[in-house]
Amino acid sequence: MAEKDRNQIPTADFTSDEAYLSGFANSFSSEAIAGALPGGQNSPLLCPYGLYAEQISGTSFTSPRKLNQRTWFYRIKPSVTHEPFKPRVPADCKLLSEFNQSKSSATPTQLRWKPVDVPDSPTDFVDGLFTICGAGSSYLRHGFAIHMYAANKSMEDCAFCNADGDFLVVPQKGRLWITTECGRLQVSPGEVVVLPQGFRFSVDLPDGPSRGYVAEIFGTHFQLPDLGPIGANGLAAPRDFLVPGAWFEEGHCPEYTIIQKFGGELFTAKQDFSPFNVVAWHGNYVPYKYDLSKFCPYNTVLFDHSDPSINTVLTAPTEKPGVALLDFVIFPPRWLVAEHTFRPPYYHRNCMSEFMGLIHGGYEAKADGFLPGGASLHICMTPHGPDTKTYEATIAQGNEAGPHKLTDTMAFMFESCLIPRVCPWALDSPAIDPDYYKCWIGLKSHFSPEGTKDPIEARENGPKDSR
Ligand SMILES: O=C(O)Cc1cc(O)ccc1O
Ligand SMILES: [Fe+2]
Repeated sequence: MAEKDRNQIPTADFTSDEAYLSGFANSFSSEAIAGALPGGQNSPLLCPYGLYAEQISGTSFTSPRKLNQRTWFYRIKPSVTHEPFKPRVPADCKLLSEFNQSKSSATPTQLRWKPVDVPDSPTDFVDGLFTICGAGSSYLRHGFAIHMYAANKSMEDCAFCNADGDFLVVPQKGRLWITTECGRLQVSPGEVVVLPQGFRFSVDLPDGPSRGYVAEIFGTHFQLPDLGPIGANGLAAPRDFLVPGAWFEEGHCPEYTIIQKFGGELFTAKQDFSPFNVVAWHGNYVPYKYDLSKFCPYNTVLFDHSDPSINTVLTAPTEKPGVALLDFVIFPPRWLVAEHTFRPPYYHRNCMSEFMGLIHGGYEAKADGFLPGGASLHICMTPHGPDTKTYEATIAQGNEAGPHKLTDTMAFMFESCLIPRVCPWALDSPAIDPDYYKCWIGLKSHFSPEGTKDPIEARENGPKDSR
């Protein structure tokens, strides 16, 4: 096809719904121009329409077939066509991918942050990212980082490429319109998006001020959790995961910049064309989004409080069965029906570490102080649970609480078997809540060994001091 004709191929308008393919870990294929995918082989001597073939590998070539992830792109120019990478040192870089003693600290204290302000100065998604905590190392291909972002403008003539790991982005405020090499995704708060290691992407912010959370995992990828006795259906259904259909742009962009994150540091390389020049692709290594309202929650229907793992959306495994490098768990709207049960989360200490965020509404364990856009960190074996107000209100309601629907809520947790270290700017942040511990200080003793065994009577007649 002549160059002139190719330029006339209509491209999708970002303001209309993008075309998606549906499924999780499928072998997908997509063509923006019919016939652009070579038939019968990946790497023909000459590709249709004069395209270049290029593979992106998300697992080692020799990974077992059930884990192997790769995609073939058929693109106008190959990714390699760029000038050398140069270090990009922004004035105040707050990104980490190595969590050792030099730049992060250990603390067992319960931590909570108020929502951060979106900056006034022009800040795009990349410049708006800052690491909160993490463990391990991107170089050693084992670990994770938790970042947050606060930004107000679209990325212009630049694309980000994360060589360190996969991003799971949880927008809390403002939509993200994301162009990737596979096509375009429109992601709203209430949806999440996975941008796998190595994919180039660019983020537009159609709503301006935007904020959210990012979990980054090193050395593995997200999968759907096994369902065990739940059976063949439930939780996140594979067909609700949406992958972008092929979309490309063509033309001369004299000053296009690729920003590469590598070992937590940023590098830039110039090229004279958009990296979103993939006319067709096929494979199983892809970006995807998921609408959390599609999640089908399971829970107790008679008594006691289920462990939060019951609401796992995605899990990034370690080699130990059942031990996650990072679980993404949600606390969606749902019915509470348990009888003679303390319904909010139990008091607990966990060998895993728990980072939580709130997308909208309130969270059942915290009457005050945990706000949409805020965050908390309860690290390995640090005690936590409902605040005093939540405890007292639950007990005051007594045994007779009938079925009750939790509405206007969407909290989530990133839970890891690794113990995160916390970044200095997160500990020194004006958003940190220095009084967080006080939310539990008011919990009183109601213990009276001489009194009655009946729990309700004991509470009513026992001591009400703060022993
Ligand atoms: O700590 C938290 O709020 C998260 C959590 C919720 C729950 O319902 C049970 C255990 C748990 O860690
Ligand atoms: Fe917890």
